[in-house]
Amino acid sequence: MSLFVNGAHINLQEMSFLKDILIGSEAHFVVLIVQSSSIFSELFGYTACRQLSQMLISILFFHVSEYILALFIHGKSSVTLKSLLISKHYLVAMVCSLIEYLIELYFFPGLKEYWWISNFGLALVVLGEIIRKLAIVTAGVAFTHLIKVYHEEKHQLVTHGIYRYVRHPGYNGFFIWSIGTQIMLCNPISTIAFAVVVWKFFSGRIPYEEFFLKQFFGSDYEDYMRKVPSGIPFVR
Ligand SMILES: C[S@@+](CC[C@H](N)C(=O)[O-])C[C@H]1O[C@@H](n2cnc3c(N)ncnc32)[C@H](O)[C@@H]1O
Repeated sequence: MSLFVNGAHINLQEMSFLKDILIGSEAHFVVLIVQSSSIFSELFGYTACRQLSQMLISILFFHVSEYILALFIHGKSSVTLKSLLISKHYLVAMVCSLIEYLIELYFFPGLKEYWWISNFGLALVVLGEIIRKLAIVTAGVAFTHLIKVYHEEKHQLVTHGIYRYVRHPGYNGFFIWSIGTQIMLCNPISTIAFAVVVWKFFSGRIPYEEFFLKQFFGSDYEDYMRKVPSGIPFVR
């Protein structure tokens, strides 16, 4: 273990030498700082710095772009900070995944070195992001963050573009994106937990949303349902 201090590399053996030439509490203080910064630089080496910054950029990009698109599509008066889509449950999930990452990084650092897994996760993050944003742009005003329970004149059934392949590309994109973030961090527990929790959430939300869509668009929506899959595994 070595550390770059004031232009010089210092390793742990040299640290005890440093302790000898310094006096009393001053020596302990300096060695403590050197040791903890050494542990820090060891912990947050290239792997962690790259994976954590990819995670931060993915999260920032996802939420800021959701907000900006909502502003463009629905106008300033109908957009609140809720359009950032940051809920209490979501924050708890993200903090838990970060805790898992740090614990594994400390105890099983080798687990984070599977770059082909991490890069596959990054590819899923990008793919999920593209699918979701295509859905938002294609559906336009029909894509509201809150499920509509009353039919409005301007609300037309969307079955073109990405909606030709899946009925819920917005949810499909988020599903892929969220699991992708955890694969990117090489977090085995959170990968499974995110898949289960997000799947459960959408498997309840889709029938609720479609109950109203069937009321709004009748047989047109039922035909559409028959022909096009939901986009969430095992949800018809
Ligand atoms: C958060 S958006 C999600 C849209 C869609 N479930 C998706 O994943 O792309 C929810 C709103 O989209 C509307 N919606 C969902 N599918 C639609 C479609 N095919 N055409 C028009 N509106 C739709 C619903 O009425 C609801 O108010």
